[in-house]
Amino acid sequence: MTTEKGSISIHTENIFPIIKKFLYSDNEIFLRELVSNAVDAVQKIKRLGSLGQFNGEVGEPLVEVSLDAAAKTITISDNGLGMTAEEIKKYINQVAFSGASEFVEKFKDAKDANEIIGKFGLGFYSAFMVSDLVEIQTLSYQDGAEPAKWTCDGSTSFEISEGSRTTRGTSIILHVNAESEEFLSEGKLQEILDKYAKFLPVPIKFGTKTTQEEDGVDEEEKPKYKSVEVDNIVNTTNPIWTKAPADLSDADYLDFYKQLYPFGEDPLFWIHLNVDYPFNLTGVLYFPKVKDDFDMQRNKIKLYSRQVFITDEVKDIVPEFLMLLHGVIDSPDIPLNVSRSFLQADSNVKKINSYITKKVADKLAELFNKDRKAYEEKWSNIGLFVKYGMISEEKFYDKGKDFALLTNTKGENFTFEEYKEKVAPVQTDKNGTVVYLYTTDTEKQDGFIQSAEKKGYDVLVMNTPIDSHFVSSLEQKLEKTQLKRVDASVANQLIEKDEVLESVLSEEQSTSVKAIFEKAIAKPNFSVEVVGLSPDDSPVTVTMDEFMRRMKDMAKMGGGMSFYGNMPDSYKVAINGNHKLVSKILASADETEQSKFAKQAVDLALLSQGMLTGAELTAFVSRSVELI
Ligand SMILES: Nc1ncnc2c1ncn2[C@@H]1O[C@H](COP(=O)(O)OP(=O)(O)OP(=O)(O)O)[C@@H](O)[C@H]1O
Repeated sequence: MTTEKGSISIHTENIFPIIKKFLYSDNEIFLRELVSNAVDAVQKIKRLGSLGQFNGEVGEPLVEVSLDAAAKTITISDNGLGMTAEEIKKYINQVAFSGASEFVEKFKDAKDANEIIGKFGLGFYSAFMVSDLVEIQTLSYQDGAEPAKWTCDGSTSFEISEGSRTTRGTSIILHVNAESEEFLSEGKLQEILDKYAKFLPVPIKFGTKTTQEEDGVDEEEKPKYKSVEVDNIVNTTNPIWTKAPADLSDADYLDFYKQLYPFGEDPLFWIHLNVDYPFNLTGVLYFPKVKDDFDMQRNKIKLYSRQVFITDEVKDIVPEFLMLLHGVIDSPDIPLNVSRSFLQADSNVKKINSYITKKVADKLAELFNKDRKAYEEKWSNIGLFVKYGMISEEKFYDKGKDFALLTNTKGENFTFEEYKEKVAPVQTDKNGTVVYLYTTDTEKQDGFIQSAEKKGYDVLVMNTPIDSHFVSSLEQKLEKTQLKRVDASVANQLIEKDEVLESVLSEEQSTSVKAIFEKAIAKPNFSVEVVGLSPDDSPVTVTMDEFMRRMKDMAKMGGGMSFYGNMPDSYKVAINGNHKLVSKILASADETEQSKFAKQAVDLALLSQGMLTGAELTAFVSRSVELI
């Protein structure tokens, strides 16, 4: 074979500077690209063998990555189908795109190497991100093929000559450039292989490792061990998502979870995904124990394409609320290498999205129907996630309404339907609206909860970070239902009934009581009202309007309600006209005493709700001492 020199056919000066310079940030993917090419080559020879188009020995498939730090080379070798010199010219030299100048223009600002590499079939060329010189040594499986060698220094010129390979397959030898010497480290390469190659379908060898092997028995008949040097195979070639669920046990799923997240707590349950029409997708999604801090738990799903790790940013492929799940999705049909906006518009991605949503909902429904008790035990961990899903995805709400649970202060769980049935008889107001009461803090709102329960009302616990949104969405979805925080008004007024307890005070008396309290409180954001409650209810109750408070809570969560977030807090002060303290205040002739008692009663109400602090608390304490 004669040495041939030529020019790589792209019609612009040089694309390599672009690949090198603009894509520097994730240049570690060169290894992913070259190892996947090697895996492809091995799989192709196997296929040719099984199709009878290759009659030689296929042998044990193997891809080997090796490092020669002294020579500053990294070599990726395979025993795949190899290439003839002609094939090198065809597959390597003719870079697979036509409009090179358009390419340069378009991608000079590219930030994502994936984008550029996938789109133009440039996988092999990613080698130049880290190399001064790239060498191919290859021998094709074809009868009479001669070994070929190709070298290129990153300019557009290459050289093909006779190669030195004596066995079938290909070696790619990278002469690592000065800026990329970080890759000349065993630790670094192992790390990259762990990230991208962990589940590739062909064994990937990277050096050797020492393990212990049984070596007969000692005098006491105990097994003896010796150290042996074995191949360091970095991957598991058939991870569980490639197997049939019927062939897997719970232990297999849990083991795999540990492999993915060595420090994670065991997941609650999982779903095995397996579709082949209208798109191809396999995977296993795990439900973790969701902690309140859910930002920490996002981006845990790993996306693969034919077992090659692509990314753990699955934002557009997995519905937003499912970002809390963990696990693996593998799909050759997801366009991995294109831009975000394209991904969002892609119809396969949309279908994948709704498929996953449906699968997750079905799994939850199944768990709920199969073993309600076990499901309820898991509720504290999955509730947050189910609520999040119901708020953000209409379709998920429709399914979720049958298995979402409402939990009351006694720790009892109800489905939406069960709950309505439970409370409707007692908690329907005079307009026929069922009022659900809830607390966001059983400690702080204890007084209100007790008063409500005394009236025979039930109180739900809504104390997770997304509950303020969940409450609003429930109110929109459930017919003729209103949700009220238990401290939104005094117990008697939480649910408006026809029968109103009248205040024993005359209108004139009410007006003067109101004036006394207004003067005593002297705050513009407290509005005073005299109401007729039972004589054993508190003399004074301070409440915050339900609507206002909820809007403020949502503003805190960042729900675009900042207008409300900036409003000053406003409170309602309900004076129980039927309480004897109120009659006592009215009866007093001394204005200072009236004001002192009124102040004291209001402060007690604030105190019971943890709202009395600072100077006001100090003033209250000295006033109390004085009164004793
Ligand atoms: N190790 C190898 N053994 C045999 N052929 C190879 C090997 N590496 C590359 N090739 C050939 O070179 C071609 C070009 O490789 P390259 O990685 O640039 O693009 P691709 O694999 O076709 O697409 P992409 O990597 O972008 O998915 C391959 O399609 C294959 O025919």
